[in-house]
Amino acid sequence: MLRLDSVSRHFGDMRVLDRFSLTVPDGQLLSVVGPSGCGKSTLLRTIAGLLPAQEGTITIDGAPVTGVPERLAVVFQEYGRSLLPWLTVRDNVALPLRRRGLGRAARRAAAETILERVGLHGAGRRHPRELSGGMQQRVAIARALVCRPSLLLMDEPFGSLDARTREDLEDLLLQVHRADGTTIVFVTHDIDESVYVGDRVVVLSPGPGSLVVRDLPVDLPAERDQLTTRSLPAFVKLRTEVGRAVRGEYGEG
Ligand SMILES: Nc1ncnc2c1ncn2[C@@H]1O[C@H](COP(=O)(O)OP(=O)(O)OP(=O)(O)O)[C@@H](O)[C@H]1O
Repeated sequence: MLRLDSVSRHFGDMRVLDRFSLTVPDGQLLSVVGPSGCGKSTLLRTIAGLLPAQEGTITIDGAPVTGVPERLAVVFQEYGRSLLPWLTVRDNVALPLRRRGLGRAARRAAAETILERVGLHGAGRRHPRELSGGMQQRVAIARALVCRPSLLLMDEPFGSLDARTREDLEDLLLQVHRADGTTIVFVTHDIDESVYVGDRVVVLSPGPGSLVVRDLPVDLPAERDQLTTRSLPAFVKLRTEVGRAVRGEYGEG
């Protein structure tokens, strides 16, 4: 379980997170939405141990986060900048395994297995620049998964992809989540996407010092489909509720 207790993070005089609390049970895919600048990226970077919390505590399975946790992976929006251009796709994916002391052959075999899983069979010897944006983001997802993280943080991961590629990657994410049961915190600007991939959606208020203003369980069938799920009345109701909350209308319904 991921737990944030009264976490504060400020930059100079601006308190971006101000006694912020949140609990994410194991295996949940939590979508986080909120107005631009409310502190979503700061929240993720603080959970990831990249920005230390100045007050409060963050624990993963009861253990306080003091640096970058061992079984945590992060996927950012800017796949182009997160992959190393001089390494092959396979070596990019295998990179996190170096720290685990695995031999080269074992690292490459693990990378090939995970590449196949994300639909990139045969792309291992290519370089990132030879791939489309969607394929590069698949590489970044493969690299995040290669260490079998128990917690995956995703910051607008599909924000710069075209609509069709985005849908494919949303479905890939759902598939991985169903198969591995990884706990995922998924930040997005896209209200429909937050509902489509989420088990739960939290909406943050405008910053600084943003709070959770809505916390909505996503009561949709686990098996999701881009066309069917998005046309369900329950989906339409939820996206309306989330949309209202993002606009500052916090009342019920
Ligand atoms: N390293 C930093 N130094 C100073 N201010 C920062 C830093 N990182 C973020 N901020 C400020 O903190 C506030 C929240 O930024 P953050 O990127 O967390 O918001 P966000 O909700 O992710 O925004 P967006 O939706 O536009 O990506 C912003 O006002 C931003 O300018």
